[in-house]
Amino acid sequence: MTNSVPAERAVAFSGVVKAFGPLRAVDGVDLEILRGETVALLGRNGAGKSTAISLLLGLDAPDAGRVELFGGPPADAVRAGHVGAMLQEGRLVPRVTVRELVSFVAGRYPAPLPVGEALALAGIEELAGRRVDKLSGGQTQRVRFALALAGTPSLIVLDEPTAALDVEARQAFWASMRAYARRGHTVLFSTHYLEEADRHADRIVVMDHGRIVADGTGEQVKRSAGGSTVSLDLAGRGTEGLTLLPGVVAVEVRGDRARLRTEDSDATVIALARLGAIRGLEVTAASLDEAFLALTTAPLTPEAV
Ligand SMILES: Nc1ncnc2c1ncn2[C@@H]1O[C@H](COP(=O)(O)OP(=O)(O)OP(=O)(O)O)[C@@H](O)[C@H]1O
Repeated sequence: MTNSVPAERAVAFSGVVKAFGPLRAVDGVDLEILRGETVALLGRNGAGKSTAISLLLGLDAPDAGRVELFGGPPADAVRAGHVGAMLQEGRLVPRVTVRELVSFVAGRYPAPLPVGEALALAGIEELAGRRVDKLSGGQTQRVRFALALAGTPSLIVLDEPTAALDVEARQAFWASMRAYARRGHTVLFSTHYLEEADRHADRIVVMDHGRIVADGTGEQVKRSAGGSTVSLDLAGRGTEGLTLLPGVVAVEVRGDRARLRTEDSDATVIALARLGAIRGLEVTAASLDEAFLALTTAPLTPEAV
């Protein structure tokens, strides 16, 4: 067995459905993640993130569609040591030390990280001699991160990795995760925190009601939610024609100032410039929070109910 992984695609979901009774927790997901990407899976409680991660790891089988890791069934990639995971639950075995546990797990992989390196990457060298059942929640979380790294996986999957961490541990965790990603490894993590997704991922995939509702960089996600606002002084001009400008989806007038909500601020500004109407021009991008809310709180359409 080798640890070489030829496929460019680390993860491929095509038409994946997983239902629990009448509820479609994952509802027709198509998703590709290339090797070396760091991707955040973002969504509210119950959006389907953990279910998608279970399918990805082969812990659960889809009712329809196909999931592949490195061009083959998830179970093959997991067995070959290409995948490391840190899931939300799972107790650590008691009565052993952190070093013993990490050594044991590393020893089961064909090409493990040296144990000292796994401990250092997870920031837990000082905990090496401690018993794993005597650790705090945040310390336990970091041990689980070391275990996920132990086999030098090409793909690491982290389900809400910072949930139990304080601010300092959270920063240390992201620094470790990025160091691992910089080695060319693929990272997929789920989170509720927009800030984390925007700061630590190359790409954000937003899930809602089991579906992917946006996929792109933080900037692209903001744009896909009806992106930015262009404000300008009307300087006595009328507002007629503003709604027809390229990209504009809504116009609001307050006193002598117009606010144009636009999906393409560049095109809107160029058109305004052609009209000579760029007094007091200001362009503001929607915050990722605003984009996220716009994408995930939209009422269900009648056919989706
Ligand atoms: N084993 C199960 N049996 C029945 N329903 C389930 C099961 N697992 C998940 N669900 C339901 O599927 C939907 C998606 O759940 P999932 O845990 O994937 O969401 P999530 O995005 O990970 O949420 P959270 O952020 O709260 O962890 C939810 O409505 C949940 O109640």
